Amino acid sequence: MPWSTIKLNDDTVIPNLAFGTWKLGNAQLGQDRVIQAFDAGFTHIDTAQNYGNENEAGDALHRSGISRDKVYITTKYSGRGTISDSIRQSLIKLRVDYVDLYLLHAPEVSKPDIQTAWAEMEKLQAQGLAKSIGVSNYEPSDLDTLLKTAKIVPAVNQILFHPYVYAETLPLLDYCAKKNIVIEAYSPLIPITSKPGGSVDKPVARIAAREHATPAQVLLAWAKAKGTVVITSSRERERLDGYIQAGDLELTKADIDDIDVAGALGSTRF
Ligand SMILES: NC(=O)C1=CN([C@@H]2O[C@H](COP(=O)(O)OP(=O)(O)OC[C@H]3O[C@@H](n4cnc5c(N)ncnc54)[C@H](O)[C@@H]3O)[C@@H](O)[C@H]2O)C=CC1
Ligand SMILES: O=CCc1c[nH]c2ccccc12
Repeated sequence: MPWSTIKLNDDTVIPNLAFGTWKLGNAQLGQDRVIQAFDAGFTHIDTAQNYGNENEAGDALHRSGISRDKVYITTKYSGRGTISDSIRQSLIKLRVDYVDLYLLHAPEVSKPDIQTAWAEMEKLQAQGLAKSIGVSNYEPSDLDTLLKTAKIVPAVNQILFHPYVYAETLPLLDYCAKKNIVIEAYSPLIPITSKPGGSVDKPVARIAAREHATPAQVLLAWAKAKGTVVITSSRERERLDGYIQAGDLELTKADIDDIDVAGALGSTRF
Protein backbone atom coordinates (compact mmCIF):
# COMPACT_ATOMS: atom_id res chain seq x y z
CA MET A 1 0.00 0.00 0.00
CA PRO A 2 1.41 3.45 -0.86
CA TRP A 3 1.93 6.13 1.77
CA SER A 4 -1.50 7.05 3.07
CA THR A 5 -3.07 8.61 6.15
CA ILE A 6 -3.70 7.62 9.75
CA LYS A 7 -6.75 8.67 11.75
CA LEU A 8 -5.93 10.49 14.99
CA ASN A 9 -7.87 10.34 18.27
CA ASP A 10 -9.44 13.75 17.47
CA ASP A 11 -10.90 12.34 14.20
CA THR A 12 -8.54 14.27 11.93
CA VAL A 13 -6.22 12.42 9.53
CA ILE A 14 -2.46 12.76 9.18
CA PRO A 15 -0.30 11.73 6.19
CA ASN A 16 1.94 8.88 7.36
CA LEU A 17 5.06 10.30 5.67
CA ALA A 18 6.57 13.69 6.55
CA PHE A 19 9.47 15.77 5.31
CA GLY A 20 11.54 17.10 8.24
CA THR A 21 13.17 20.53 8.01
CA TRP A 22 15.77 20.22 10.78
CA LYS A 23 19.28 21.11 9.52
CA LEU A 24 18.08 21.89 6.00
CA GLY A 25 20.75 24.47 5.30
CA ASN A 26 20.77 28.22 4.85
CA ALA A 27 17.74 30.33 3.97
CA GLN A 28 17.45 30.06 0.18
CA LEU A 29 18.65 26.46 0.14
CA GLY A 30 16.21 25.55 2.90
CA GLN A 31 13.35 27.06 0.94
CA ASP A 32 14.38 25.30 -2.29
CA ARG A 33 14.68 21.99 -0.46
CA VAL A 34 11.14 22.25 0.92
CA ILE A 35 9.85 23.03 -2.57
CA GLN A 36 11.81 20.06 -3.88
CA ALA A 37 10.09 17.86 -1.26
CA PHE A 38 6.65 19.07 -2.39
CA ASP A 39 7.62 18.40 -6.00
CA ALA A 40 8.70 14.89 -5.07
CA GLY A 41 5.27 14.23 -3.56
CA PHE A 42 5.57 14.99 0.15
CA THR A 43 2.38 16.55 1.55
CA HIS A 44 3.42 16.84 5.20
CA ILE A 45 6.20 19.02 6.60
CA ASP A 46 7.60 18.80 10.09
CA THR A 47 9.32 21.85 11.54
CA ALA A 48 9.83 23.49 14.95
CA GLN A 49 10.24 26.85 16.65
CA ASN A 50 13.95 26.25 17.10
CA TYR A 51 14.81 24.77 13.69
CA GLY A 52 15.13 28.40 12.61
CA ASN A 53 13.51 27.79 9.23
CA GLU A 54 9.74 28.19 9.65
CA ASN A 55 10.10 31.33 7.49
CA GLU A 56 11.68 29.30 4.71
CA ALA A 57 8.99 26.63 5.00
CA GLY A 58 6.32 29.35 4.79
CA ASP A 59 7.97 30.95 1.77
CA ALA A 60 8.28 27.55 0.12
CA LEU A 61 4.59 26.87 0.69
CA HIS A 62 3.73 30.24 -0.76
CA ARG A 63 6.03 29.85 -3.79
CA SER A 64 4.87 26.32 -4.54
CA GLY A 65 1.26 27.50 -4.79
CA ILE A 66 -0.09 24.40 -3.03
CA SER A 67 -3.48 25.13 -1.51
CA ARG A 68 -3.55 25.15 2.28
CA ASP A 69 -5.84 22.14 2.56
CA LYS A 70 -3.50 20.01 0.43
CA VAL A 71 -0.57 20.28 2.83
CA TYR A 72 -0.25 19.09 6.42
CA ILE A 73 1.92 21.32 8.62
CA THR A 74 3.42 20.35 11.95
CA THR A 75 5.44 22.69 14.12
CA LYS A 76 6.57 22.59 17.75
CA TYR A 77 6.99 24.73 20.82
CA SER A 78 10.68 24.37 21.72
CA GLY A 79 10.67 26.35 24.96
CA ARG A 80 11.36 29.92 23.82
CA GLY A 81 8.88 32.52 25.17
CA THR A 82 5.31 31.53 25.96
CA ILE A 83 3.41 28.86 24.08
CA SER A 84 0.72 31.35 23.13
CA ASP A 85 3.24 33.82 21.64
CA SER A 86 5.26 31.04 20.04
CA ILE A 87 2.43 29.54 17.99
CA ARG A 88 1.36 33.00 16.82
CA GLN A 89 4.91 33.74 15.65
CA SER A 90 5.09 30.35 13.97
CA LEU A 91 1.83 31.03 12.11
CA ILE A 92 3.20 34.35 10.83
CA LYS A 93 6.44 32.73 9.69
CA LEU A 94 4.62 29.82 8.08
CA ARG A 95 2.14 32.27 6.47
CA VAL A 96 -0.89 30.23 7.56
CA ASP A 97 -3.93 30.75 9.84
CA TYR A 98 -3.57 27.42 11.59
CA VAL A 99 -1.20 24.49 11.83
CA ASP A 100 -2.47 20.96 11.47
CA LEU A 101 -0.45 19.72 14.41
CA TYR A 102 1.31 21.57 17.23
CA LEU A 103 3.67 19.70 19.56
CA LEU A 104 5.47 20.25 22.83
CA HIS A 105 8.99 19.48 21.59
CA ALA A 106 10.14 17.65 24.73
CA PRO A 107 9.14 17.33 28.41
CA GLU A 108 12.00 19.61 29.49
CA VAL A 109 10.78 22.44 27.25
CA SER A 110 7.12 22.01 28.29
CA LYS A 111 7.22 25.24 30.28
CA PRO A 112 6.56 26.28 32.96
CA ASP A 113 5.60 22.64 33.67
CA ILE A 114 3.99 19.81 31.73
CA GLN A 115 0.46 20.27 33.08
CA THR A 116 0.35 24.06 32.62
CA ALA A 117 1.90 23.76 29.16
CA TRP A 118 -0.68 21.18 28.13
CA ALA A 119 -3.56 23.37 29.34
CA GLU A 120 -2.13 26.12 27.05
CA MET A 121 -2.05 23.66 24.16
CA GLU A 122 -5.70 22.78 24.78
CA LYS A 123 -6.56 26.49 24.60
CA LEU A 124 -4.78 26.88 21.26
CA GLN A 125 -6.72 23.99 19.85
CA ALA A 126 -10.02 25.47 21.08
CA GLN A 127 -9.04 28.77 19.42
CA GLY A 128 -8.50 26.97 16.11
CA LEU A 129 -4.78 27.80 15.90
CA ALA A 130 -3.88 24.10 15.83
CA LYS A 131 -6.23 21.40 14.52
CA SER A 132 -4.45 18.72 16.55
CA ILE A 133 -2.10 18.87 19.53
CA GLY A 134 0.51 16.43 20.74
CA VAL A 135 3.88 15.87 22.35
CA SER A 136 7.37 14.77 21.42
CA ASN A 137 10.06 12.84 23.28
CA TYR A 138 7.60 12.02 26.08
CA GLU A 139 8.18 8.92 28.21
CA PRO A 140 5.33 7.10 30.01
CA SER A 141 6.07 9.02 33.24
CA ASP A 142 5.72 12.35 31.38
CA LEU A 143 2.44 11.20 29.84
CA ASP A 144 1.23 10.11 33.28
CA THR A 145 1.89 13.62 34.58
CA LEU A 146 0.18 15.24 31.58
CA LEU A 147 -2.88 12.99 31.65
CA LYS A 148 -3.55 13.63 35.35
CA THR A 149 -4.97 17.06 34.48
CA ALA A 150 -5.55 16.87 30.71
CA LYS A 151 -8.96 17.33 29.17
CA ILE A 152 -7.64 16.20 25.79
CA VAL A 153 -5.39 13.19 25.18
CA PRO A 154 -2.37 14.07 22.97
CA ALA A 155 -3.00 12.99 19.38
CA VAL A 156 0.63 11.95 18.77
CA ASN A 157 3.96 11.37 20.47
CA GLN A 158 6.88 12.10 18.11
CA ILE A 159 9.85 9.97 19.18
CA LEU A 160 13.17 8.53 18.08
CA PHE A 161 12.21 5.33 16.30
CA HIS A 162 14.48 2.88 14.49
CA PRO A 163 15.32 -0.82 14.85
CA TYR A 164 18.09 -0.30 17.42
CA VAL A 165 15.75 1.43 19.90
CA TYR A 166 12.60 -0.52 19.06
CA ALA A 167 12.88 -3.19 21.78
CA GLU A 168 13.51 -0.71 24.59
CA THR A 169 10.69 1.52 23.31
CA LEU A 170 8.07 -1.24 23.52
CA PRO A 171 6.68 -0.14 26.94
CA LEU A 172 6.15 3.40 25.57
CA LEU A 173 4.59 2.05 22.37
CA ASP A 174 2.24 -0.10 24.41
CA TYR A 175 1.31 2.85 26.64
CA CYS A 176 0.56 5.06 23.61
CA ALA A 177 -1.42 2.32 21.85
CA LYS A 178 -3.64 1.93 24.93
CA LYS A 179 -4.34 5.69 25.00
CA ASN A 180 -4.82 5.87 21.22
CA ILE A 181 -1.80 8.14 20.81
CA VAL A 182 -0.21 7.74 17.36
CA ILE A 183 3.58 7.38 17.21
CA GLU A 184 5.53 9.65 14.91
CA ALA A 185 8.92 8.13 14.06
CA TYR A 186 11.84 10.51 13.70
CA SER A 187 15.35 9.50 12.55
CA PRO A 188 14.21 6.15 11.12
CA LEU A 189 17.39 5.91 9.03
CA ILE A 190 19.84 5.88 11.97
CA PRO A 191 21.06 2.34 11.08
CA ILE A 192 22.52 3.72 7.85
CA THR A 193 23.34 7.30 8.87
CA SER A 194 24.90 6.88 12.35
CA LYS A 195 25.37 3.18 12.87
CA PRO A 196 26.43 1.52 9.62
CA GLY A 197 27.99 -1.89 10.08
CA GLY A 198 25.56 -2.86 12.84
CA SER A 199 23.47 -6.01 13.20
CA VAL A 200 20.49 -4.59 11.29
CA ASP A 201 22.51 -4.23 8.08
CA LYS A 202 22.29 -7.91 7.17
CA PRO A 203 18.51 -8.42 7.13
CA VAL A 204 18.00 -4.96 5.63
CA ALA A 205 20.47 -5.74 2.80
CA ARG A 206 18.87 -9.13 2.19
CA ILE A 207 15.37 -7.66 1.92
CA ALA A 208 16.63 -4.74 -0.19
CA ALA A 209 18.30 -7.13 -2.67
CA ARG A 210 15.17 -9.29 -2.95
CA GLU A 211 12.89 -6.27 -3.46
CA HIS A 212 15.29 -4.30 -5.72
CA ALA A 213 15.06 -1.58 -3.10
CA THR A 214 17.58 0.49 -1.13
CA PRO A 215 18.36 -0.04 2.57
CA ALA A 216 16.75 3.36 3.26
CA GLN A 217 13.53 2.20 1.61
CA VAL A 218 13.50 -0.99 3.69
CA LEU A 219 13.94 1.00 6.93
CA LEU A 220 11.13 3.39 5.99
CA ALA A 221 8.88 0.45 5.07
CA TRP A 222 9.70 -1.15 8.44
CA ALA A 223 8.71 2.03 10.35
CA LYS A 224 5.53 2.31 8.26
CA ALA A 225 4.67 -1.34 8.95
CA LYS A 226 4.83 -0.52 12.68
CA GLY A 227 1.94 1.91 12.15
CA THR A 228 3.92 5.10 12.68
CA VAL A 229 3.94 8.45 10.91
CA VAL A 230 7.43 8.34 9.36
CA ILE A 231 9.50 11.55 9.43
CA THR A 232 12.55 11.63 7.22
CA SER A 233 14.50 14.13 5.17
CA SER A 234 17.08 14.71 2.46
CA ARG A 235 18.60 17.50 0.45
CA GLU A 236 18.81 15.22 -2.60
CA ARG A 237 15.93 14.78 -5.03
CA GLU A 238 16.91 11.23 -5.91
CA ARG A 239 16.68 10.16 -2.26
CA LEU A 240 13.31 11.91 -1.87
CA ASP A 241 11.97 10.00 -4.88
CA GLY A 242 13.19 6.80 -3.25
CA TYR A 243 11.43 7.66 0.01
CA ILE A 244 8.14 8.23 -1.82
CA GLN A 245 8.52 4.92 -3.69
CA ALA A 246 9.17 3.15 -0.37
CA GLY A 247 5.44 3.49 0.30
CA ASP A 248 4.88 0.63 -2.15
CA LEU A 249 7.31 -1.70 -0.42
CA GLU A 250 5.44 -4.34 1.58
CA LEU A 251 7.53 -6.26 4.10
CA THR A 252 6.48 -9.74 5.18
CA LYS A 253 5.98 -10.60 8.84
CA ALA A 254 9.22 -12.62 8.64
CA ASP A 255 11.08 -9.55 7.29
CA ILE A 256 9.77 -7.40 10.12
CA ASP A 257 10.63 -10.03 12.73
CA ASP A 258 14.17 -10.38 11.31
CA ILE A 259 14.74 -6.61 11.57
CA ASP A 260 13.25 -6.53 15.09
CA VAL A 261 15.55 -9.33 16.27
CA ALA A 262 18.65 -7.78 14.64
CA GLY A 263 17.75 -4.38 16.14
CA ALA A 264 17.42 -5.85 19.64
CA LEU A 265 20.84 -7.54 19.23
CA GLY A 266 22.53 -4.24 18.39
CA SER A 267 20.45 -2.11 20.72
CA THR A 268 22.19 1.07 21.87
CA ARG A 269 20.53 4.33 22.77
CA PHE A 270 21.48 7.18 20.40
N1 LIG B 1 11.06 15.82 17.73
C1 LIG B 1 12.37 15.72 17.77
O1 LIG B 1 13.02 15.87 18.84
C2 LIG B 1 13.11 15.43 16.52
C3 LIG B 1 12.49 15.52 15.29
N2 LIG B 1 13.16 15.27 14.13
C4 LIG B 1 12.42 15.45 12.87
O2 LIG B 1 12.65 14.35 12.02
C5 LIG B 1 13.20 14.81 10.77
C6 LIG B 1 14.06 13.74 10.16
O3 LIG B 1 15.14 13.45 11.04
P1 LIG B 1 16.45 12.76 10.49
O4 LIG B 1 17.27 12.34 11.64
O5 LIG B 1 17.07 13.65 9.47
O6 LIG B 1 15.81 11.49 9.72
P2 LIG B 1 16.43 10.24 9.01
O7 LIG B 1 16.89 9.22 9.99
O8 LIG B 1 15.39 9.82 8.03
O9 LIG B 1 17.74 10.74 8.26
C7 LIG B 1 17.68 11.55 7.12
C8 LIG B 1 19.10 11.71 6.62
O10 LIG B 1 19.56 10.47 6.10
C9 LIG B 1 20.32 10.71 4.96
N3 LIG B 1 20.37 9.51 4.14
C10 LIG B 1 19.41 8.95 3.41
N4 LIG B 1 19.84 7.85 2.75
C11 LIG B 1 21.12 7.71 3.10
C12 LIG B 1 22.12 6.77 2.73
N5 LIG B 1 21.87 5.76 1.91
N6 LIG B 1 23.34 6.91 3.28
C13 LIG B 1 23.63 7.93 4.13
N7 LIG B 1 22.71 8.87 4.50
C14 LIG B 1 21.49 8.76 3.99
C15 LIG B 1 19.56 11.84 4.29
O11 LIG B 1 20.31 12.49 3.32
C16 LIG B 1 19.21 12.72 5.47
O12 LIG B 1 20.26 13.62 5.75
C17 LIG B 1 13.91 16.11 11.15
O13 LIG B 1 14.13 16.95 10.04
C18 LIG B 1 12.89 16.70 12.11
O14 LIG B 1 11.82 17.25 11.39
C19 LIG B 1 14.47 14.85 14.14
C20 LIG B 1 15.15 14.72 15.33
C21 LIG B 1 14.54 15.04 16.61
O1 LIG C 1 14.03 18.15 16.86
C1 LIG C 1 15.18 17.82 16.90
C2 LIG C 1 16.09 17.91 18.05
C3 LIG C 1 15.84 19.12 18.82
C4 LIG C 1 16.21 20.34 18.42
N1 LIG C 1 15.81 21.20 19.38
C5 LIG C 1 15.16 20.55 20.37
C6 LIG C 1 14.56 21.05 21.53
C7 LIG C 1 13.97 20.13 22.36
C8 LIG C 1 14.01 18.79 22.05
C9 LIG C 1 14.61 18.32 20.89
C10 LIG C 1 15.18 19.23 20.05
